[in-house]
Amino acid sequence: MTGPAIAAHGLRKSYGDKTVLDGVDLTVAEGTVFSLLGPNGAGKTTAVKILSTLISPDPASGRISVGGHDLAADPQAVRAAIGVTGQFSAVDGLITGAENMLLMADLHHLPRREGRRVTAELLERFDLTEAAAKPASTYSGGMRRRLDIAMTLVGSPRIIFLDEPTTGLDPRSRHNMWQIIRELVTDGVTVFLTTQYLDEADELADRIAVLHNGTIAAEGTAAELKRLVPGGHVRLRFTDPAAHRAAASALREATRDDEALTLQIASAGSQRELRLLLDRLDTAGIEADELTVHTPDLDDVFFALTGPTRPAGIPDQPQETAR
Ligand SMILES: Nc1ncnc2c1ncn2[C@@H]1O[C@H](COP(=O)(O)OP(=O)(O)OP(=O)(O)O)[C@@H](O)[C@H]1O
Repeated sequence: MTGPAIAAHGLRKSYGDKTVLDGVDLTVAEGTVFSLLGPNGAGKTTAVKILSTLISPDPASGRISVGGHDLAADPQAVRAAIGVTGQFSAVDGLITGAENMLLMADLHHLPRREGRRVTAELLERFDLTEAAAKPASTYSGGMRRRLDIAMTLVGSPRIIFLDEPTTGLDPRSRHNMWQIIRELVTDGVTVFLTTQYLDEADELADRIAVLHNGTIAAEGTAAELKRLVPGGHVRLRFTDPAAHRAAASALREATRDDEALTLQIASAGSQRELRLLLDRLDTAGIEADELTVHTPDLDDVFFALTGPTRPAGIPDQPQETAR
């Protein structure tokens, strides 16, 4: 395949008069993790369903290609190149994990012996060998998700759509899933990941697109997105209003909040900057009750971009007020 694994231009989808996707452009390079990030109801699942041929985009959409195949002209070829797991899980709870896998092997027309080999290998890889003979309904949430991904891999897809793969999982299972996703990418698979979790996108994604109001509000690497919001700051909190007032006059550049009795000073949080700040407070004979250092993270980006009062373009207000 030459070109990107996924390229969508002007993706549109409406239900009645509700516009869910309003001209979304997506480009995902082969062998990378692309994360579509958005709050509940933003349209992430809708995008996955369109790109995986489960539903049709609106006719006004531009060209969409997945795995080098035109989605409209050759949906069969797209289906052969992809795997989808997520909210619409393919796991059948009434049969065992191994039976679910063998069913998948049959669907992919693998010869019996090959099907059994691939099944055993994948069950082993996803730490499901012990549970293989038990009905899938007895599996924990994490085991079920692992089985779901293992089933998807039976067909050796080059592109995998993971729709909120860790929603509802406990922290250990989430980290297991992250490890599985990293291994997939090491094997050259392209992963299209939707998530509501900023740390997940930060941890895994090569590129992140933030979906908001039907369009991509921002796209880039985690580092690029973090640069969109104002830098970090140090926050000083006081319990004594007089100390707060004195500190405010000693630190004239600080933004003060007289109700919360806090001062906020722009700072990258380096040791040198902190020492200078503490020296200035010492010289003025002021002691803060609490000092916290805040560096921008994806949360800040997310809230700044998807907050109700976002101005057009890149937000220019401090992240605290953007929430
Ligand atoms: N078949 C449908 N008919 C009408 N509205 C729909 C349909 N499918 C989705 N929607 C609406 O489209 C919007 C986007 O839904 P979608 O499931 O894509 O969001 P999401 O970002 O995946 O959110 P979540 O994290 O809650 O799954 C929602 O407001 C949803 O109610």
